[in-house]
Amino acid sequence: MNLVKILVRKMSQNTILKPLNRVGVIGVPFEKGQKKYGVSIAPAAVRAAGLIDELKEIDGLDVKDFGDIETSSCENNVNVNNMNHLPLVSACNKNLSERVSHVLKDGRIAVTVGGDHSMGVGTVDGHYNVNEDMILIGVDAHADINTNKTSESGSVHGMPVALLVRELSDYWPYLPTMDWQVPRFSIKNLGYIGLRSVDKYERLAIEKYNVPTFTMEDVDLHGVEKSITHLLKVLDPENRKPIHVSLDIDSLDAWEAPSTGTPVRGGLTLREAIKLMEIIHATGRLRAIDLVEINPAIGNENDRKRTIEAGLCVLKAALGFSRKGSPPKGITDLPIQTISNN
Ligand SMILES: NC(=[NH2+])NCCC[C@H](N)C(=O)O
Ligand SMILES: [Mn+2]
Ligand SMILES: [Mn+2]
Repeated sequence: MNLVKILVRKMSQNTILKPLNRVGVIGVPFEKGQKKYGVSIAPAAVRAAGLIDELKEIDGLDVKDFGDIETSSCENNVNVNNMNHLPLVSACNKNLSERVSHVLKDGRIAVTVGGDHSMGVGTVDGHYNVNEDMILIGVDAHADINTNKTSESGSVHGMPVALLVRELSDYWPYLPTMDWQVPRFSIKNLGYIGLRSVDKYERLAIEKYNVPTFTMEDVDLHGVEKSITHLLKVLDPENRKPIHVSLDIDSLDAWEAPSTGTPVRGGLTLREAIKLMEIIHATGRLRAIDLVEINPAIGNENDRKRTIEAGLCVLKAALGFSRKGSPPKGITDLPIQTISNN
């Protein structure tokens, strides 16, 4: 690297990130990273529930909809190395990575609504390509850090983190169709909160690389506020790195968000998840957030509605919705009554 490049890099590392009040929304109607029908209809269902309008109601937020990612609907299951539908997963994520980079380069926070969690590969890849110093916070019941060798399901939604991190690249075989994706993100910039269903090898990976992790046991012990504050401090002691939150709806307790493919009891309450996101919002450094694994085809109408509402509440909290309410624009007093006698 020449001196000018080093200087430019140093300068960009020292710039203090300013809060962004612009967001770009991307939908990912994709479900081949897991086995149940329905996750692919979530972007449409979340939009129909008022996603864009509700975001626009957040004080001062400029919202632009970048539409849905093209996903191929080819039905034959090609299983490559214990990875179901790998070619489809790969193609979808390649498109998604480009779209996320595009939104970020437009000076917006990338808000991606999935879709199953295999799309974390595309969102993080696209974010990393723009902000190499990003940190990743997985808010999830699961660690999603299986390799094809350690996965018992063969579902890629349990593997995105392992595909992304460079420290695990030697544990993968050559993956046809995945040439576009180079695992460059360092596991040192990863942290988790909400975990309570971790597979054996996943635990091994977390311990081997000392990934800062607040399981539900830790959240119970310390509370959500201390947990996320500590996690942010460990990952970024100088408070200067762009934050990517990958929010799996199953981080919430199955009672709060029943319409999801791999629900786990004993999770975050909606209020804890809102608090968590308010704290992340307050950093001013959130640059990308994924909302994944809502499955409107699971459960009854009430379950479906509750799950989508919970997802919207949590997303809005991350993007600046205040439970204090926002004051009417340009008005400083209550409206005066004109007294009329009739
Ligand atoms: N994104 C998710 N909901 N992942 C669930 C993963 C479950 C399990 N650990 C697996 O690898 O298959
Ligand atoms: Mn999960
Ligand atoms: Mn997940």
